[in-house]
Amino acid sequence: MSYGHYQNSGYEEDYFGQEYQSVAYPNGYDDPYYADEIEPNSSPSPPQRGISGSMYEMEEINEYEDDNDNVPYYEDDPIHYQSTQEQPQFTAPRLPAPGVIFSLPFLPSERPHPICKRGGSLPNSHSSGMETTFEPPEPIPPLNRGSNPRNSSGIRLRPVSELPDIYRGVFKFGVFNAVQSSCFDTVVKSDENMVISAPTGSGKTVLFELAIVRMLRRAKELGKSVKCVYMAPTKALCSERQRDWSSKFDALGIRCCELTGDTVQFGKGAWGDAKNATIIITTGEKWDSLTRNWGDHGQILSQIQLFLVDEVHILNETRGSTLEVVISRMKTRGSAVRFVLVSATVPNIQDIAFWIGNKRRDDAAIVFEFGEDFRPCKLTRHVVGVPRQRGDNDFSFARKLDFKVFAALQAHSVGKPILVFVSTRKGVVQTAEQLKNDYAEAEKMRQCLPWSHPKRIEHVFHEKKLGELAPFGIGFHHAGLTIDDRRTVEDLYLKGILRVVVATSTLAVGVNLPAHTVVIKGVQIFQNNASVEYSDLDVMQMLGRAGRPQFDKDGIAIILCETELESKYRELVQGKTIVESSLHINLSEHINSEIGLGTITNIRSAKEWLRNSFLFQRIQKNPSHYALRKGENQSWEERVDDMVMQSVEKLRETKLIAEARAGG
Ligand SMILES: Nc1ncnc2c1ncn2[C@@H]1O[C@H](COP(=O)(O)OP(=O)(O)OP(=O)(O)O)[C@@H](O)[C@H]1O
Repeated sequence: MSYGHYQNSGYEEDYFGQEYQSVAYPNGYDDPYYADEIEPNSSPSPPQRGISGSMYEMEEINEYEDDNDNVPYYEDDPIHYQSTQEQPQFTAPRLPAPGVIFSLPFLPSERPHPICKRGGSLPNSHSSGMETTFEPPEPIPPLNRGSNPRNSSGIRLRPVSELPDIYRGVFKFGVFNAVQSSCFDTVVKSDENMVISAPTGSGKTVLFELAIVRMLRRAKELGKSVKCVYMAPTKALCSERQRDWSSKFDALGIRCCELTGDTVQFGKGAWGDAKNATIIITTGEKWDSLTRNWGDHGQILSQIQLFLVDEVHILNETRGSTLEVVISRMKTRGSAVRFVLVSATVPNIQDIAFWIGNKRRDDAAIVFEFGEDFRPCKLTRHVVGVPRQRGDNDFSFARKLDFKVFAALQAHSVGKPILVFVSTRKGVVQTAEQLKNDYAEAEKMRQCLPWSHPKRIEHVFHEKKLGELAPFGIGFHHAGLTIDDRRTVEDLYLKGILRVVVATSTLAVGVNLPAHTVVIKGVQIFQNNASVEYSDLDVMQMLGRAGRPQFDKDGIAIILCETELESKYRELVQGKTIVESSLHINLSEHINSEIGLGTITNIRSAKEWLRNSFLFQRIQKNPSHYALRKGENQSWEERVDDMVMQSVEKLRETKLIAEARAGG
């Protein structure tokens, strides 16, 4: 969940260095950030998209690969198509034979709204008309009679002692916070599907832990063997969860296993580990590849009772389609799986709830939305638009932005630790040097300075430029520096000697350096030989470094970008970016893969599969986003049926599938 919050165990006292202990690396290795850099991803295949004669398996992004080299990997996975006479049926010889034809009940197009609890505090102003409420399920005792404490919004805070003794050790505090207390009864006392959106740092991981506690209790009562899957978008988050939950749940005899591209070689050992574990920690891409052989692992998969999805808002991104199909697969093929999904603040969390649904009630999942008031560290956000002229290429525009950083810090920063994110190593050094020049100039002109000179710095750097910048309180950090230099920069920053570190975005996930002010200098990165924008997740990860709950009540986030992108980033930082589906981008490939898996066995089940997708939820609300039109008398169901037929036709034409007659 968190992007590697600073580990309390390794860090004591004030940021500016009364007492200081060494950096605890979030991945649990001695120094994974660097280890990952030198270990190339084993997959030799280049990324490929579109239908080109084979089906590809997308590998999860390795966020520790060198700067901007986050390339998804694919693996050949040919697939065929056969069918029956009455009802053409799809089969896939290379993948597990379908065996069972699944037929989901048709979902009515009009379903009731998800249930929202009513409650004390601030529903988001943009919450699309739905009131977010946190209704305490039990009568509230008066405040001053020794009852549970309440927070300032009047939410009754639930003590950990409400849980059975054996589970209390999982929680290292005495009282659940407002977010957790609001969800407490639903998560611990029911098996409802839940979708929760709350700001960064509001304690969402604990909700997953409470859901696990619920599952363990029920399993104990029923004497059943159960499993839970936790899914996060990055390997770093998985490693962090593995480390944290292993230490918390080991005492209960509950084993965790981490299944990601870092821990599993395809086809080797993954299921052996999963068999012996109760909590499986994985990424969407890895779970997608592992569950394509569903039939071979049916026994283990049937034990999954709980499916936890972190950062579900990444549905928005290109790789979100994998997340979408994996969740749909678990809904369709899993038996009685409970879903608990958490998200950053997004305006249309209800659409996700409709999609997840609640089989028990044929209804939507329960929604909890928590607004900015629930953010432990208030965040002031600034988006600064800079005009990009026609003649500006990426390089010249990046230089243009360099000249704006110091002024932005003069205007907004408050003398507390600053991180500046830049997309390339070269850019990192240039920005740092420009900051030094601007600082020196401002000093000469007796202007206000956003930070003061550090005291003497006695460290010697391998990289000469670091030595030149350090007296100005400026450092930089990227994968091209020696390990010694990187460690020194981290140490000096944590001690408050370096006031500003300019770094590549890998620092946002790799090494846990908290800041008060975070600047994202430019939103374009170079990836797969093209200039693209950071993913929303990348931006949120970088901004997630702003505000240090241990030391501060607030933080500052500044994004410098092209003027025409200003409103987009304003919406993003305010949690107003609507989550759309990305399934349409590679719909045919996903249909192909579900045919191989046996989830889709004929045209009818293909149509049902798509009508049960998040894409179907969004197409109806925002057809222009998907460049879709429908006929006046056509229903949306009929329109998406057309999409299915087009995809199937495409697969047929490219001979990726073939029709088979019954028994053939
Ligand atoms: N009830 C609580 N009392 C005290 N500390 C808590 C409580 N709940 C969570 N925390 C601490 O707050 C910090 C943030 O929690 P957590 O990482 O779960 O937040 P989050 O909402 O997942 O953040 P992110 O959006 O960054 O993933 C952690 O250090 C966690 O240990």
